[in-house]
Amino acid sequence: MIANNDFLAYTLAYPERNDVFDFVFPSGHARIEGAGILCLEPEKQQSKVSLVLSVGIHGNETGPIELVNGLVKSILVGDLVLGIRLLFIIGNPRSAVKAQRFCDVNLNRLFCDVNLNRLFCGSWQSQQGYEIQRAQQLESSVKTFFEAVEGVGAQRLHYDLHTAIRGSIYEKFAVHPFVPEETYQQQQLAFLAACGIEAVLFSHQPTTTFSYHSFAQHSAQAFTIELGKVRVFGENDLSSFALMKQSLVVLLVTGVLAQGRLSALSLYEVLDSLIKDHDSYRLNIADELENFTPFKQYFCLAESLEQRYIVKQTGDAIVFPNTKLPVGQRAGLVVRSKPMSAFNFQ
Ligand SMILES: O=C(O)CCC(=O)N[C@@H](CCC(=O)O)C(=O)O
Ligand SMILES: [Zn+2]
Repeated sequence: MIANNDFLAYTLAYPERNDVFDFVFPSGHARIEGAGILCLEPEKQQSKVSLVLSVGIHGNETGPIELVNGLVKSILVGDLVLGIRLLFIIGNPRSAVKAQRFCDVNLNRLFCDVNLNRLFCGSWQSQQGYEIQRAQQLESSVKTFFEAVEGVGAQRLHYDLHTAIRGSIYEKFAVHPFVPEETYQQQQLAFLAACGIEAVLFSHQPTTTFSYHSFAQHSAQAFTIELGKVRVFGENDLSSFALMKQSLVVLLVTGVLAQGRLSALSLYEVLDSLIKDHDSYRLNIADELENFTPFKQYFCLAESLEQRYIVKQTGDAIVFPNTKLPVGQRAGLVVRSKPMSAFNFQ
């Protein structure tokens, strides 16, 4: 059993324990499938709704870990009656213990930073290290989970919860996976609005993130969701997640996606992915500049010995700026506001 029904405490105490074991809780049965991986099935009936809630893919993003762990604890003690299938994943237990974004942080340059959220869709294959094994293990658990229920009415959902390194003009925002046919699910966006999400970025290309993997490989409705700024365990203001919590409770208990007003969302298309192309690469912005800060046309946003990035249109903004990463990785996204009327919804 898990002491005090606290799966987070259990995972942090045994971050390497990959034993599988089953147990029951008041409204269903559970299986620990490996470190930080807990699958919960409701007792009453086979639910057609399969929800993956992943947190802590980056070990220092603790707010969402505390939020979802609290919900799972409520289910395990019997305060919430689970009505759907749930796979709860604490993504990177080893780095959560170290309070770090990744495990192998600049260990002499043999291993450079390995970002777990760039290793999905099979990208782990040509590399080595803890995060590589972890990406493989998480892909395998998600596959088993989603493939257990198929057929008419089956609904696959994956919300991968993060917090951002910087402050943001929109504190809570989501990244929508790249959809080639450019038709989007109104029900999902309305759910995001009900969760208190303020802005959505529509990706312009496939990626190797965890949420994109669930979307592309398992046809799940899947999003990366940013819930505020990175803080250490115990220092998160959980009240700022109230709407997210409320919408997740409804989903976990009834299988219904709460619906907020679409007009509450600001929508952005991703124009460009900034790639660090050289050790000399730099962004011409202040350290404290917030996500979604807009620039004027012709501003030289990024430069290196190899290239420059000039802002194409006044109002284009940056999200996730970060140059403390290896050459070849994403140093930010350039986004442009787009009216709701420019999108096709179904
Ligand atoms: O604040 C930052 O720079 C990073 C926060 C974070 O981890 N974001 C995710 C977004 C993933 C996506 O684009 O879907 C990431 O960078 O992995
Ligand atoms: Zn993250």
